[in-house]
Amino acid sequence: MTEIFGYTTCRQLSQMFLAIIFFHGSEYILAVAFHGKSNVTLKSLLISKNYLLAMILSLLEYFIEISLFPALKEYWWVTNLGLALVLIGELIRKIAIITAGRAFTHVIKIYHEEHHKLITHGVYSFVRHPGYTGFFIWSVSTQIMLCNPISTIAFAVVVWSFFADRIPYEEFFLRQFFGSQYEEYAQRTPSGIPFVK
Ligand SMILES: C[S@@+](CC[C@H](N)C(=O)[O-])C[C@H]1O[C@@H](n2cnc3c(N)ncnc32)[C@H](O)[C@@H]1O
Repeated sequence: MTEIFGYTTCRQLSQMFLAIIFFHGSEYILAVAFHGKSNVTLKSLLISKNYLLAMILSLLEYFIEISLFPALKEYWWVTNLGLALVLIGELIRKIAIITAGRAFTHVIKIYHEEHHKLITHGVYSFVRHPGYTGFFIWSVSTQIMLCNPISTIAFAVVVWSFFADRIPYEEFFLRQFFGSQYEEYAQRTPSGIPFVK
């Protein structure tokens, strides 16, 4: 019981909550900055029911493990590695949002708008979906930071399959909007999600 209220829990959980608050708060602020407050809904906080459920289950895993196997949470190099990756994932995602500007919408566009230009510079010249790369790294790393082995694997599988479905759907419309320009871009640039073409 003492472990639950000890230094390890305080540090790991406060890092986790700060990471979550910063991630969602900055998503919302950037959406307002690029699209204007009247065009942004609370959806831009990116908090879905499934996401909440995943986070609650990961906390459940954390509390069960710290009660039954407290030594599992004492691998500080794992926590520190997770924290470093959380910061890297956050940075990649935010650089992507700032680079794409108005082209970066939380809801996938299915109609072409005049102002929507294809972005291929900056971080988009390295991977086609840097925003998703950043989120993938960020979300899995929150679980590495908590030394949660089950949720680390579960988050990797669930987030990977979410993007493996979403990327072809998003690119179907990008190909319609930008035709051969997108085709050439896709030929020379990897998706940014492992094993997704
Ligand atoms: C949530 S954003 C994600 C953007 C991108 N998939 C990423 O991970 O950085 C989705 C919107 O970005 C737009 N989009 C994606 N790639 C783009 C690109 N290279 N240039 C312009 N718009 C893009 C899509 O049309 C979609 O409406």
